[in-house]
Amino acid sequence: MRFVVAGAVVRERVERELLLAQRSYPADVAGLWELPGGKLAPGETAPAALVRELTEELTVTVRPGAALTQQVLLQPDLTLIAHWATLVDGVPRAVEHQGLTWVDADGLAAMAAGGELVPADTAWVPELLTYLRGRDSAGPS
Ligand SMILES: Nc1nc2c([nH]c(=O)n2[C@H]2C[C@H](O)[C@@H](COP(=O)(O)OP(=O)(O)OP(=O)(O)O)O2)c(=O)[nH]1
Repeated sequence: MRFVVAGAVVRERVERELLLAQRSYPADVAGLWELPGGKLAPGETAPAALVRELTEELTVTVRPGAALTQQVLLQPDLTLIAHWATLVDGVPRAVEHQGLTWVDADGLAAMAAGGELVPADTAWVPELLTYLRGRDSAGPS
């Protein structure tokens, strides 16, 4: 089995917020929003791949945390997983994406309801909302 790791990058300002990235390819998902990340290289751990991918894609350094509970089978041999992450250095810039946005719980719920997320990522919405709404201490640590 091969893996794609995505980062649920969160910050806490006035509200808890999540970073979403807008895909620029392929055509069927271009314009939809995802958790940024990418495929694990051979022998690479998921946290290491997440740090590498987010450096490449966003020009930031993140500290990976625990894995989210849900995993999504994208193809028979390709599984999508996510880890919580926090920024430790840099300001996210969209190197490969069309855009970036920070959303709070209401913003994420609205985007999910409006079909603006990459389909596979809807699996994470309940977990993400629980964290963003602050009813749970689970998350980046
Ligand atoms: N990064 C990322 N990929 C996702 C998400 N949801 C989802 O279905 N995917 C799919 C899209 C792609 O088929 C695959 C990973 O694509 P990618 O383009 O981010 O990965 P990558 O940079 O390592 O791959 P590549 O473009 O070099 O082939 O996972 C998500 O939230 N984040």
